[in-house]
Order: sequence, then C-alpha cells, then structure tokens
Amino acid sequence: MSQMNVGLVGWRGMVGSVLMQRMQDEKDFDLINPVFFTTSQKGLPAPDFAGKDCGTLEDAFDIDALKAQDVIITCQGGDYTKEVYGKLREAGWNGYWIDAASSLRMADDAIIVLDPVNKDVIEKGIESGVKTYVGGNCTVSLMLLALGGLFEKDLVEWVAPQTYQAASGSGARHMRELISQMGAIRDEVKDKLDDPASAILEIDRQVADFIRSDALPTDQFGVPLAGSLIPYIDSQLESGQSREEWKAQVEANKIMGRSDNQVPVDGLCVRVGAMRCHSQAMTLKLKKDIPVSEIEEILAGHNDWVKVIPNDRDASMTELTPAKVTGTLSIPVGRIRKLNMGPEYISAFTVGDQLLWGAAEPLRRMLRILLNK
Ligand SMILES: NC(=O)C1=CN([C@@H]2O[C@H](COP(=O)(O)OP(=O)(O)OC[C@H]3O[C@@H](n4cnc5c(N)ncnc54)[C@H](OP(=O)(O)O)[C@@H]3O)[C@@H](O)[C@H]2O)C=CC1
Ligand SMILES: N[C@@H](CC(=O)OP(=O)(O)O)C(=O)O
Repeated sequence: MSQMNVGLVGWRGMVGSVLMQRMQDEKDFDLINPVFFTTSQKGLPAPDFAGKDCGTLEDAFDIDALKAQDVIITCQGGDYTKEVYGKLREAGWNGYWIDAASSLRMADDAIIVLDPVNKDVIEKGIESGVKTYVGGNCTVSLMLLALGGLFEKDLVEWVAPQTYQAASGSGARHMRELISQMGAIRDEVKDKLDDPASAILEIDRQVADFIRSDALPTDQFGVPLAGSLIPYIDSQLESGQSREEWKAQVEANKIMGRSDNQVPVDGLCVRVGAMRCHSQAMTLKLKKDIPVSEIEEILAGHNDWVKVIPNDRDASMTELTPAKVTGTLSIPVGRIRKLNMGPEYISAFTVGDQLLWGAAEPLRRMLRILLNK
C-alpha cells in the first residue's frame, strides 16, 4: 500500500521542532511520505528528519500543493490557519487537517484531540467523516491527563485549577527574555552577592529598583516576569475571565464529549518564571466522599503517563516540579489530600511539559491513529 502524503507546516518553529523530534523518536517518518512546507523559505532544501530525500520546501500558501496531501499537520499558528484552511476546503480538499492552533478548536466540525482521554470521541469522529482535528490548550490537556481517572468515572462535580504557566506558552522569544531578565537581575547585584558581608535588604532594594526600571528587558512580556509573576494570560473577556481561563471549561468538556451536563472548570491563570512546564494547583469537589487511597488508585490507573506522587514533603519537592518534568512525557500528580471544607473537597497539584503533551504529542498521536486505520 502506498504511504500517505503528509504535509508538515510550521516544522521549524518551537512546537514544530518538538513535534519533529518526537516523530523521529517514534519512527513516524518511516510510515509516511513527508512533504515540508514553509511560509518564508520556498525552494530551500527540505530538512532531513525523515532520513530520506524530501526535495525542496513547498510554499505553505500554495493551495494546489496543499491539496496533494492526504494529511496536513500545522504548527504554524492561528493566523496561518485562518488564511489557508477555508480556501483549501473551498477548493474541495477533503484530507485530514491536524492543527496546533486554537482557531478551529470550538468549530462544530472539529474534534479536540487528546487520545488517552477521548480516543472514543476521535474514533467516532473518523467513522462519521470528521476531517479536522485540533490539539487542545496546553493547560487543559495537561489537567485532563492528570485527572482523567476521576473524570472518566464521572466523580468530579467541579474543579478550580489555578495555573503556574511557563514562559514557553508565549513563544520562543519570551523564553529568551525570561533568561535575559534573570541574568540582568543577577548582574545588577553581582558585587554585593559575591560579598558575604553585604546586607540582604540592600540587595533586595537594589533588585526591586532594577526590576521596576527601564533597564530590565521587557519587550516581549511587557512587564517583569523574573523575580515577579504575571496574573493574566491572553486577552480580556466580558465575563471577567482571561481567554486562557475561558478555555478551561469549554475545551475540557468538548474533549470529553460532554455537550450537556458540563463539568464547571474555572480558575485563575498565572504566568511564572518556569521555562516550559505548566503547573496547576487544583481544588476539586467530588460527587461523593472517597478515601484518598482510592482517589490515587483511580488517577494512577487512567493512562500510561500519569504518575501519582505521595503527599509527602520530599517526594513533592523532588518529583512534582518543572525542573524534574521538563523534556519528558511524564504527568506527575500529587499533593492529594482532603481539604477542611468537607470530605468531598480535595486538593491536587500537577506538572506537565507544555510543548510535549501540551502541544506536539497529541498531534503526533492523531497522525498515528489515522495511519493505523
Ligand atoms: N508555544 C506554545 O506553547 C504553543 C503554541 N501553539 C500553537 O503553535 C503555533 C506556533 O507556535 P510556536 O512554535 O511557538 O511558533 P514559532 O514562532 O516558534 O514558529 C512559527 C513559525 O515562525 C517561522 N519562523 C520565522 N523565523 C524563525 C526562526 N528563526 N526559527 C524558527 N521558526 C521561524 C517558521 O515558519 P516558516 O518556516 O514558514 O518561516 C515557524 O514555523 C502558535 O501560534 C500556536 O497556535 C499551540 C500550543 C502551545
Ligand atoms: N496560551 C498558552 C499557550 C497556547 O498556545 O495556548 P493555545 O494553544 O490555547 O493558544 C500559554 O500561554 O501558556
């Protein structure tokens, strides 16, 4: 059987690069005929991820070249999707569109993909002819992988996730700016840091003055992140939620295939000085009083990546952090305990790499599902 033509758009961006790495690791390129597209480098040699000659880069706005693909995976961003997707469908293309951007997520004819949670929804979609599959918002996907067991058993009355989101969620330039801010702060007080006799309150005052000054690089974030945080992510909505906060409930319920009887999911989204792992502190109200040991068992049994961390100090400090999780597919969830509000109220804390399970991995796995058909 001939291999599917798979068009890859956005492969050299940050999310796209993580996707390429994963596709190499999992030998996905052996199973497809990859065609690499670009919005800016048409005609240059295609990259050699596939270990075979893929010719030259095609124009990512060339509808005829796109139409020749059985599947298109794009990590190019929402503006690209808005520009090209409609034209391509209007031109009669009936292939599979797999997208990292949010633009098509809530469209009626699109499915948000997170197969460890909604393989059934995806399978039904394929059977019924759905051709558009979109990766979910990173915090939403990471929360559902962590809490999947409780949702699957319909035990969650509501959940309030408070997020600690990494710089990478804003893009590569923001990651660089976070490091530059950290370095600039340290450089500002280097002499005093080197002198053990210097007064800490003097260092603190100098750091505070520097962070507030124009000397701190803030072109990307607009405000300091290192030594501070940003309690607002994405645009402002009439509801008082940020767009990032709004996505939690609508996307989580859509992923789980719940159009009626939605589980309320709402909390505050905050940017912190982590590099590429999003963390979330969650308060859950369960539908009934279940022992913590049973909750842990349900969570641990849901998928191959979730890992329950016992609620003790050492394990939490070593296993449940961005420093530990970054660059891995592991989804640790811990700090699980009953809250004073009552026996149905529990806390949980989870961490996940927002470029892997939060962005690239669900797309790669969607391609695999199509290839296995
Ligand atoms: N960042 C994130 O956490 C998440 C992002 N997404 C989605 O993925 C989209 C892409 O995000 P992200 O990967 O961060 O975007 P990037 O800015 O890293 O890459 C986007 C495109 O920029 C072009 N580009 C221009 N200069 C360079 C360069 N020097 N190096 C690499 N690429 C360059 C490339 O297109 P070309 O080759 O055509 O020039 C590339 O595909 C987002 O818009 C969003 O919709 C989804 C989930 C999470
Ligand atoms: N908004 C997310 C990253 C992202 O790209 O989200 P979405 O895929 O929903 O646009 C963050 O800042 O961490």
